Amino acid sequence: MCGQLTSDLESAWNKLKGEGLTSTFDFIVFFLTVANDVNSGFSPCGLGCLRKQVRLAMADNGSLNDDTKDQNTSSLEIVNGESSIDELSREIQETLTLSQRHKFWETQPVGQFKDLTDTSLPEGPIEPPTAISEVKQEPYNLPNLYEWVTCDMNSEETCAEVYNLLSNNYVEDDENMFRFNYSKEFLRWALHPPGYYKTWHIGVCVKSSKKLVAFITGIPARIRVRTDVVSMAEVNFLCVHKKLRSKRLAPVMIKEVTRRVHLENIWQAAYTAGVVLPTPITSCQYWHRSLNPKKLIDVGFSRLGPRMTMSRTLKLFKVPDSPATPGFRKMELRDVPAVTRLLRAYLMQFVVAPDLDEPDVEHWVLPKEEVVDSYVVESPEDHKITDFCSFYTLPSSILGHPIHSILKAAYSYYNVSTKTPLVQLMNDALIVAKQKGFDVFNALDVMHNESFLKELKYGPGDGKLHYYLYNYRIKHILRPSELGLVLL
Ligand SMILES: CCCCCCCCCCCCCC(=O)SCCNC(=O)CCNC(=O)[C@H](O)C(C)(C)COP(=O)(O)OP(=O)(O)OC[C@H]1O[C@@H](n2cnc3c(N)ncnc32)[C@H](O)[C@@H]1OP(=O)(O)O
Repeated sequence: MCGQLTSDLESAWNKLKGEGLTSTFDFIVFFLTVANDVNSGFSPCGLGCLRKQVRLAMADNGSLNDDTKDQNTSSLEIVNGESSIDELSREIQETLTLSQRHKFWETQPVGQFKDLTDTSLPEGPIEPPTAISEVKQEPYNLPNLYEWVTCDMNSEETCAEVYNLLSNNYVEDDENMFRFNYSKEFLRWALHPPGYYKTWHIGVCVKSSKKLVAFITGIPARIRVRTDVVSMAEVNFLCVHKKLRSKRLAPVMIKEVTRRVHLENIWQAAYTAGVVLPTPITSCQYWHRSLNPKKLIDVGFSRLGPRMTMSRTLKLFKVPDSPATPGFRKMELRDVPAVTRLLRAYLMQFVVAPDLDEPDVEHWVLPKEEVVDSYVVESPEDHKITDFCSFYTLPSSILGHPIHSILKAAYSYYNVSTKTPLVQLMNDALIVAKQKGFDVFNALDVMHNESFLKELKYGPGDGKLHYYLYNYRIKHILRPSELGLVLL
């Protein structure tokens, strides 16, 4: 029966399996990709086979719990070939709804799993804005021992408290070996773009001791979705102290940041998370390029490949001493107009991307020591800026290692090539990152990144990053390459 699957379907399925199905969301993406791509002539036997495969994979992946397994044995079993993509879609969604409840997120204006294939729902805002006077004027209630604080990140003391909270409690990998260690300078940069609101840098502290125990932030941004440029908040740095987890504090914090964003007459937001929530607009994968393979192996970030020795590994990942592209140099203030033009033109091709003007570019990409690095290619002939690449610095703490405590990681940011091939530009980025002492260069498979990842010896990581919009519906799940947005 599988022989009747279209070759597209089979290869999509095999690719997904080869890459390791990691979440329920993978099934949805797989299914919807297939549903979008396969035309109405899709064979019913193929559908039966797809149905079986999806069911088996969901069971393997633990996406069906004991209650839902029984109910779905009957509805997802292979039937006589009368089913349609729509029926199958409904069945998968029912399964997902039964197995994954989101008490908080189900109450929010975000795309819900059950709406995923309802193409009658329009793209755009889910709820209309209300009058500012109707926005709740007082903060949400917190449990009695705690109070809200607004964090002034210009204050050295406050910035240090936020840094300490995050460096001890923020995002870790699945095995709890590494934890993001955003520097104070980075946090100030990330939270102070043009037009930022201090009131969107929100802390929760213990009333009696004033100890900071939770944090969430928003910053303003213009994000274009297709042709619609929307004022949004980018929400980030949601963190609850480890000792206060699972007490439903996060939903209160999200509601409070939402309220404060509404007070500025902004009704949409963009955010990313490592967890699957209703409902990603796309799901991206991290790729890692070793620059200091010995250290990466010593600390357990990577493993020696099969049939590889350390000396062969060192040779494999060695990069030249200096960039190859004539005219490749650090970006300067005078480059802001040219880089803005390059970036604006480049980002137009993606479905979702920031709408950046010169002040934004000056803030976000002008080099800042130990925070963001940007390079341009200036044509030696006519001195025009033809290409641009950038990365930001985000170290991770290495947890419980006797020798190493910090992993120095560069993250690919925005890159534009009009003359230098992208792969050459990104090789030069690796070279300067190596010169600066980075251990690893990370990149998501967004924008055109897929075109250089394999060639430049990046390997796929196991982390996924899901992108979300709040109060804005997108009809189809995007491919990562349709996304032109990097959130910090
Ligand atoms: C218009 C303006 C709108 C502005 C707002 C736009 C939305 C912004 C949204 C925020 C964007 C943040 C972007 C980033 O910063 S992503 C980085 C998130 N931070 C970390 O991963 C750091 C380590 N973890 C923690 O500090 C805690 O585990 C957090 C704080 C994450 C949850 O705390 P805790 O573990 O103690 O849980 P709870 O009992 O309080 O609450 C449980 C509820 O919270 C939902 N949950 C869990 N993790 C996330 C998550 N990463 N995004 C959104 N929701 C999340 C969860 O599904 C459940 O809801 P539901 O499943 O029952 O429904």
